[in-house]
Amino acid sequence: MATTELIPDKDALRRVGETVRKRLLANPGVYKVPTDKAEIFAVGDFLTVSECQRLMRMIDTVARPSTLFDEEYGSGFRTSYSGDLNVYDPLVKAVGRRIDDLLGINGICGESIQGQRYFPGQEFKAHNDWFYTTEDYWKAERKRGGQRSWTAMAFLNKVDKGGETHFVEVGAKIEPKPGVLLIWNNALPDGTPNDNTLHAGTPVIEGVKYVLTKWYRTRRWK
Ligand SMILES: O=C(O)CCC(=O)C(=O)O
Ligand SMILES: [Fe+2]
Repeated sequence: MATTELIPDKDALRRVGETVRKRLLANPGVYKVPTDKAEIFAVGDFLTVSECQRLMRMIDTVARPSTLFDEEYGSGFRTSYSGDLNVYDPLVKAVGRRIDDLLGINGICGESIQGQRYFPGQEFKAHNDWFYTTEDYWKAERKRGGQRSWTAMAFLNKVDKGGETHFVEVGAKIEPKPGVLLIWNNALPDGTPNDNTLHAGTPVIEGVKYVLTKWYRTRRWK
């Protein structure tokens, strides 16, 4: 059997990888992190300061301990608080559409935008956003959109100390800056999930950190 058939959603990951890569590279407002290990991009001022402030207040109202609320797989290493933002809120809708449009991905593949807040000492230990298809949870995820393709994550505020997003294999540490959107391909160009996308939200040392994340699936989510 060809390897292609052993990696779920491989062809779809390859296709969406290519579409999004082309679109981002053609956009002069998009910066590419210089590494061959993973496709990581950043956009400055994706959100305005006032949008960031409104989104942070929303996160305060929905945030619950991540491990209890999310059934985070392999829990115990995500000590932040998180929650889905209200999908009917006009700002949340607009931000979601802006991300869809920047990437050129059909919005039906996007999961609900999730907000996350870290107080001092809280962190999200190194993990991959893509699913381990040999684990039990994959049976459900396969049916509700399949493998995760791209991740878009926005920083909403400046953190006094700590709280960087650390791509541990790439060796890139990105410091939170309000309104900056990070985007990365969870797969390699050939559609294989990329081990080098391993990343952590490092512990906040001083201050509070707010981010929002939108994960995309290869197929319609849910
Ligand atoms: O907070 C961070 O810097 C990382 C968040 C993250 O990895 C995620 O939301 O998937
Ligand atoms: Fe992540």
